[in-house]
Order: sequence, then structure tokens, then C-alpha cells
Amino acid sequence: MSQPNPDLFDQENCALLAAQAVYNIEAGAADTYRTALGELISCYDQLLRQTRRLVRRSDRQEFEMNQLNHRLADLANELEYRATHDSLSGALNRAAVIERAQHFLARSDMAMIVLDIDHFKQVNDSFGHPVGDTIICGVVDCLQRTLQTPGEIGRVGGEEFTVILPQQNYLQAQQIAEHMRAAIAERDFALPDASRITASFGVSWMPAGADFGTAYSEADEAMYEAKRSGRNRVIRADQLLRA
Ligand SMILES: Nc1nc2c(ncn2[C@@H]2O[C@H](COP(=O)(O)OP(=O)(O)OP(=O)(O)O)[C@@H](O)[C@H]2O)c(=O)[nH]1
Repeated sequence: MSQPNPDLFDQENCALLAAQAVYNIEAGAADTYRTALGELISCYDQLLRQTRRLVRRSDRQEFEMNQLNHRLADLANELEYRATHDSLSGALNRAAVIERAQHFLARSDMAMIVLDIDHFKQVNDSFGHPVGDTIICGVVDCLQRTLQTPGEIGRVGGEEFTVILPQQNYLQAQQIAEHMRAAIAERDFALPDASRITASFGVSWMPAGADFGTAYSEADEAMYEAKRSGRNRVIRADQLLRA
């Protein structure tokens, strides 16, 4: 049960009641005294009632203002989410990936994985664009489930994704990419012909202070080498440089 609101004017109300009692009892007092007291009582009574009404109105407006502030904060969060995320898969969008990667690289070393779904055009052509869309969401789900360390997953192009991994060395990033590759290859995407989906991966590693463009182009080049050499595999950029 809710508590009744405390009367802010309890003291004034008591004074008013006492004055009213005096006014009623002292019937024989001088007329001027009684008239003045009567006016005082009436004005004071009206003042109390109006002030109570104003306090109630102000409480209501404060409540409404708080509700509007909450709604505004929710909308700001929603706007921020929409500005930074891909609406189909929920992964970060390209601009947000660049921004976060630059943020990490300004502070620490960072590994980057670039992956691209294999023969995706064929999936779209065979089963239609909506089925292709479910594959994109399924691939992002595989990446999210596999990523156990701090990092960010982004969709940087149609069927191309990026995973940024702060403070992970080449070997750790390669192992994460391998787990992701296996998770996609093993997942049943429920395609009508029961075929499997695979993706090709490239991995780069940059020391603190490097730029996003270099990290991305090295990982992208390694990913294309993974495509050229048969798809459904992980290639590290430093393996290309040595070859
Ligand atoms: N369903 C769907 N398809 C998309 C989306 N964005 C891009 N695509 C498709 O992705 C396909 C990319 O095809 P390609 O670049 O030829 O590459 P691929 O068929 O995956 O072949 P490889 O990369 O060489 O293995 C095209 O058919 C695009 O229409 C999307 O948001 N949804």
C-alpha cells in the first residue's frame, strides 16, 4: 500500500485551525479585530490551497520531465546503435570498425582478421537473397560465439567481415581465426540442398601506432590469398611476406 504524501503545510494548517477556533470562540471581541482575523484566515486558507495545488502540479511536471529524460536517453542510445551497427546482422558497421581499430591501435598492438564468405553469389543465385541474408546473420553468430577474448566484430562489406583483436599476437589471432573458420564450416545453415558454407580468412598484426589502412590491407591481401589457394582456410599476412 502506498504511503500518504506528508502534508508540507502541516504547521501552517495547525496555525490556521487554531486561528479559526479563536475566531469562533471570541464572539464578543472588537469588530475590527474579528474582521481582520477573518480576512487573515480566509486569505491564509486560500494561500494554502493554491500552494498545495502548485506543489502537486510541479510534482507532476517533474515526474513527466524525468520520463521524457529517460525516453531521450533511450533514443540517444538507439541512435548511437543505429549509427554504428549493421542493421541486418547487428555487427559493427564499417565506420565503427575503423573508429574502434584506430582507438585500439593508438594504445596497443592489435591483430585483425578479415573474412569473406566463399561462393556467396552462388548461394544468392541458387536460393535467393533472403536466404543469403540468413547466411550473413548465421556467420556473424558463429563469429560472436567463437570470440572469447576482448574484440569487435564488424561487417565491412556485403559478405566481408572484420574481427579486431587488441593485444593479441599473430599466433593467438590465427588460432581464433581457425576456430571461427571451423565454426562456420561445421554449422548447419539449413540450406535446401544441405550444402555447407565456408569462409576464407586473412590475419594481420600491427604494433601500437600503426594505422587502420595498413592493418586492413595486409589482412585483406592474406584473405585473397586464402581464396586463391582453395578457400575455407586461414592465411597470415606475414606468411605472404615471407613467401
Ligand atoms: N543476400 C545478400 N547478398 C549480398 C549482400 N551484400 C552483398 N551480397 C552479395 O554477395 C555476393 C558477392 O559475390 P562475389 O563478390 O562475386 O563473391 P563470391 O561469390 O562470394 O565468391 P568468392 O568471394 O570468390 O568466393 C554478390 O552476389 C552480392 O550480391 C547482402 O546484404 N545480402
